[in-house]
Amino acid sequence: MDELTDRPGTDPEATARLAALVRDLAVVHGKVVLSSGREADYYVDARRPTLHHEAAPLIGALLRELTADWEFDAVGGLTLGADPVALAMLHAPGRPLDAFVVRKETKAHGMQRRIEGPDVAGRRVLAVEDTSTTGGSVLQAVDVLQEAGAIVVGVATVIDRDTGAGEAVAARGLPYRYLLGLDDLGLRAQ
Ligand SMILES: O=P(O)(O)OC[C@H]1O[C@H](OP(=O)(O)OP(=O)(O)O)[C@H](O)[C@@H]1O
Ligand SMILES: O=C(O)c1cc(=O)[nH]c(=O)[nH]1
Repeated sequence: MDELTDRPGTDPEATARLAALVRDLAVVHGKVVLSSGREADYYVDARRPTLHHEAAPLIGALLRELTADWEFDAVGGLTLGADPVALAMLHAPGRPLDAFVVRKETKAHGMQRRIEGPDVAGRRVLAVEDTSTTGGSVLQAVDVLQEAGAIVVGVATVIDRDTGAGEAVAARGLPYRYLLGLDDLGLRAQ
């Protein structure tokens, strides 16, 4: 993604601090089954940093920087991983941003919504994720958002495992950016 000339820079010190926190808090070595059913030799327990008192504000501020040239006024993704990421962006300093939650299934009672929060129809929105492996989860959110009439301007994820998510998002015609990759986390070639 660094080859993209229109990608705004993120603060290097804040990025390095976030990478250190993610390495300490979230990287677990050992055989694990992932959301997609794939097996892997490590897991990034992304909810640890996205719900952490120091890491979460860094994530919010850095994702705002990373997407500063994209025009949107609401942010969210597929629950549960995307939720604290969207809220971190909402609470970070800067222009007003709403957040929304895409449910995995439509709620059966009450307002019977699939997307919770402010209406997204006709709005430009950013789809976010905590960790992307195949990109399947965030693309599920993109499908739901587009069906609801939202204009998805791009996908941003905190941690990219370099296992196809960027390609899958690009195949849907959307730009994809991430804050931390395998090199940042010392996970390359594992
Ligand atoms: O790119 P993908 O292959 O879709 O994998 C990444 C997804 O997997 C994890 O969620 P999980 O499915 O474990 O559910 P949760 O958010 O409800 O914990 C993670 O939070 C991402 O949403
Ligand atoms: O693919 C996944 O399910 C996944 C991988 C990972 O490293 N972290 C995570 O939260 N989910």
